[in-house]
Amino acid sequence: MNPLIASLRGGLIVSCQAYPGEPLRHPETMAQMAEAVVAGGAVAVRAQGLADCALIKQRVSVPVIGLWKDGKDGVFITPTLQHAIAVRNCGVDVVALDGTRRQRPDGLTFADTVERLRAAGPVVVMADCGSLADARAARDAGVDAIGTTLAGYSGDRPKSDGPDLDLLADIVSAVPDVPIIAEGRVHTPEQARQALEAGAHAVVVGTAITHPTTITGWFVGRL
Ligand SMILES: CC(=O)N[C@H](C=O)[C@@H](O)[C@H](O)[C@H](O)COP(=O)(O)O
Repeated sequence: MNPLIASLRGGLIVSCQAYPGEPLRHPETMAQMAEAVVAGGAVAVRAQGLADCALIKQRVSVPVIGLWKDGKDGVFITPTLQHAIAVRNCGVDVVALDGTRRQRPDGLTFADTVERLRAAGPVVVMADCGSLADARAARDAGVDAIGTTLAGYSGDRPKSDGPDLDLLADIVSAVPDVPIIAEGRVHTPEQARQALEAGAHAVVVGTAITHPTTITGWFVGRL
């Protein structure tokens, strides 16, 4: 196992992202958010966009998992080889990219993307998957970690209210040689613990910690 990925075992990774048009969408704001979650015990930070990745990397001592979202339909998380190289060049520790088997905008397969990314220089790769078949293909492509990030978003799985723990358990048993990171709709500490108990190597939480607009809506919706 890659040593940096190994160091995240049993820990909480916090995703610090604000979406286009939102008030918090500013690299300085996300850097402050990242510092705040590290103070709370996050073992790594997941960040979106080249400016956010570069600034957060300067401001926190824990590993940074970087990605670049481009578009909102189909393959949009670090969708092409060029996006992946740009994220890597920000100096992040891990490059996260769409790890589904869907058609990519640059026409490369996921395996070709990983191979060419590695040919461009040393890199630790996290594949954001949406199904067991994605995870198997990502393992075959030689990734360092697999996330359940796209479960419920890529069309292969229903969008569960909480994390897709069934998919997580299936991937953990079918792909035992790659660390599996639980990500997506982990909204409570109990769910994070359940994900680790289901065999996740680490857990990513985004919205429930760093997206106050959504969290506020949860409260307002219950009044
Ligand atoms: C599907 C997609 O675009 N996921 C993105 C991936 O980086 C982020 O929008 C999520 O916030 C992240 O995966 C963490 O998940 P949650 O916010 O549910 O804890």
